[in-house]
Amino acid sequence: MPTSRTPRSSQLALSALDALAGAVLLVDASRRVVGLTSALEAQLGAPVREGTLLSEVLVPQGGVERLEAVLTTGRETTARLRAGAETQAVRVRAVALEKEGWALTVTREPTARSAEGAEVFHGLWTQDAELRRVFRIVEKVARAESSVLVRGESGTGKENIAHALHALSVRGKGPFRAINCAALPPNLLESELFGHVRGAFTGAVRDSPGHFRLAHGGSLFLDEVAELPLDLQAKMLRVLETRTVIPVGGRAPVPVDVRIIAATHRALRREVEAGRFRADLMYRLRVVPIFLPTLRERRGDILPLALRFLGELHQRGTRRVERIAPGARRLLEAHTWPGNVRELRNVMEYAYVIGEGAVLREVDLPPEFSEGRTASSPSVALSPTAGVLLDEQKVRAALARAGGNRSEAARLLGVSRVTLWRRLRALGEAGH
Ligand SMILES: Nc1ncnc2c1ncn2[C@@H]1O[C@H](COP(=O)(O)OP(=O)(O)OP(=O)(O)O)[C@@H](O)[C@H]1O
Repeated sequence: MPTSRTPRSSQLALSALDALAGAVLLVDASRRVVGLTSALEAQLGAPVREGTLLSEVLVPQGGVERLEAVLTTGRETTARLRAGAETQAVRVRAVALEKEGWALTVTREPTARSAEGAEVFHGLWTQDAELRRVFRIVEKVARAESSVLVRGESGTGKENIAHALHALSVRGKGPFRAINCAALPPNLLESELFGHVRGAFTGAVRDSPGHFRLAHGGSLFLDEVAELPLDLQAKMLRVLETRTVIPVGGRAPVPVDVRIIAATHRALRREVEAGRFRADLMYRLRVVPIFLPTLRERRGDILPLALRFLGELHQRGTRRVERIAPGARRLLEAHTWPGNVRELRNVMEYAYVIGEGAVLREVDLPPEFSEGRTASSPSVALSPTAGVLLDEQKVRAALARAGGNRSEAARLLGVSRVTLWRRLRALGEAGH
């Protein structure tokens, strides 16, 4: 814990420990913290004051009473590391120091990682360094009350991240509500968000609390927040500023204590420039922006994720796929994955059902993989214009194959109905 009072030699010793051993905690003979490396501070997400009792930071398996055994035996033990309101599973080992006190090395419990360099974080699997960096940011930000805006394409795991932000926060035991701002017409959206009083409109036969009040004491996830109409943006801003909601048809403001987590696939700044989104609301929502990488930006995840999904399918079905043929692998790796991980899971389900035997072959993949249009050449795959054209072709092909049924077309494309609706709207064909 390098502070202005820490002598220079101790600061140097701590940074050496940081470089050599990572997360280390130093305690004196009275079992009080005298220092910690910045790696441990990062893991905790907050500084620990000098003089804090070791028992307030670390609880070994078997309870605080076992602390002495940890210090005296020097054996590696599993323990819970206290990080704010959260605790983390860790392995800890103590080394007695020559003059007095101990140095404790703290490593995360390996069960959280499924393979070397891979990690499962609140349902999201990855071995990509960038996405794992995002997970660490999420852990830190969750503990603060800051407003978070998650930006990522459809199917990149925005909702999982919102859940993680809630679960890891002090509000974790409170309610989590999610609402998709793109899925409802404006008048319905307003009453879904803010509630309504009986008689506010035809059909309002009783009072309804709305998502804000239902999320009281917890978090509210506003998915596709860029689609919020301008008049609702003004109302939303008022709610965030006054921390009260006025239900549709009501007069009295009702106090609400809710943390907002917003998400969008759009660049909100560009929406502001185009006059479609209020700058003041953007600043309110976007205190901490979090960017989720697309699946095509982390191609190393494609095949391991595909195998994981095949494993899950095997749990439910009878076919056991042991490997993916080289041709199919190449196609999967070259695909642009506009629907990201959701699309990959759907493609695997398709191939699992269509094919037979232990090998997943090229011909088992959905038709768009054999149509030669799905960017088998990476240069085409990575061109944004090509991506847009491809989307339109794919949307039309999927709709045709689904006989015009949008739910089925969305399933074939591996995107949510809302995403398909958005694409159709961009093509001027969303209907009403
Ligand atoms: N890295 C990942 N590992 C495992 N599953 C994933 C991963 N990323 C996404 N998923 C799964 O893909 C599906 C889509 O994720 P999610 O709904 O969070 O995406 P989204 O970004 O909110 O998309 P949309 O905006 O279309 O709703 C979920 O079932 C999620 O669990």
